[in-house]
Amino acid sequence: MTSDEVKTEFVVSDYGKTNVKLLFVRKGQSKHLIKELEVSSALTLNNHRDYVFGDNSDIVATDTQKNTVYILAKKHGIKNIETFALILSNHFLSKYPHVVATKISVQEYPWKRVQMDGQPHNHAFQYIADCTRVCEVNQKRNEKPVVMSGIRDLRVLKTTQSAFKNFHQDEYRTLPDTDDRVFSTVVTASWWYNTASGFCFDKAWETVKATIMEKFAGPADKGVFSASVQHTLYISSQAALSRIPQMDHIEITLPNKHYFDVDFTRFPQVEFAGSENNHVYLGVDKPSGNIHAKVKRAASAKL
Ligand SMILES: O=c1[nH]c(=O)c2[nH]c(=O)[nH]c2[nH]1
Repeated sequence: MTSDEVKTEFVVSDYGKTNVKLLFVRKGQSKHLIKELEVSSALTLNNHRDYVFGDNSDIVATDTQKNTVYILAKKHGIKNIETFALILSNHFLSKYPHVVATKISVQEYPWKRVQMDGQPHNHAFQYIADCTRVCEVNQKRNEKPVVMSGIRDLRVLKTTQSAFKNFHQDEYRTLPDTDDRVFSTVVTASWWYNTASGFCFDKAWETVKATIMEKFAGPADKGVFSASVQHTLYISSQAALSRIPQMDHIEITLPNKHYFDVDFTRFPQVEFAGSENNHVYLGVDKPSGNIHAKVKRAASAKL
């Protein structure tokens, strides 16, 4: 043993292909269906001969993993990203006995069917990126798969019905109380299911998105009041848990994308009469606040 060959053990190891791009089109009926995905796979083997000794004999090559993504899409089609990730995970574990764990991550491109003269088009689509749908399936051999679904990059803003006041007062505080501010954020939400079957992943995803929008925006005419980003995050999480029994827990991150009032008192010689309803804000990219929580049902709620 040389001085470099200290005794080691692996904390984690996995390997795979990232961002395998694939466009799936289902024809056969006049209305074509499409899914464009980026799929990442990662496998953990039951030994480390590859890492330790340079023995490649157990490696299911990342190129093979990429081919598998295309082959299983062709064979099984893509109903939704979660179902496809489960198919991939199951395939790797059943085909390769020396694979002990899988991680499959999928991101879906936000293609929407074109509406032409109020009619849904048979085969034309538009990329409307209001947010991105993602999922991740983790599965250990002889265990049930753990499915996470998520929303990324859902950017929203409202011009009123947001306050932030009565927060901690001390000699470091300069921010005044406000009853009315711009509230803007970019939602990242991930939630984990307590089962992988017996319900519809699409419906659940749409429900979480609609819940987040509802708790942020409220009814079209009056909106809904936000006491803080924290409170809005919590009521969204709580409502999502109450609407989806298959949800085990949900993690939401809401950066507070600040829009500060421009201080026009600094322009005492400018005449602003008649412009009371014009509001000008300074958008500040960095730093932003960052509000984050992972919420689950209380143990007593499960009884
Ligand atoms: O909703 C908010 N939560 C905070 O914790 C915070 N901190 C801050 O400066 N502004 C805000 N707004």
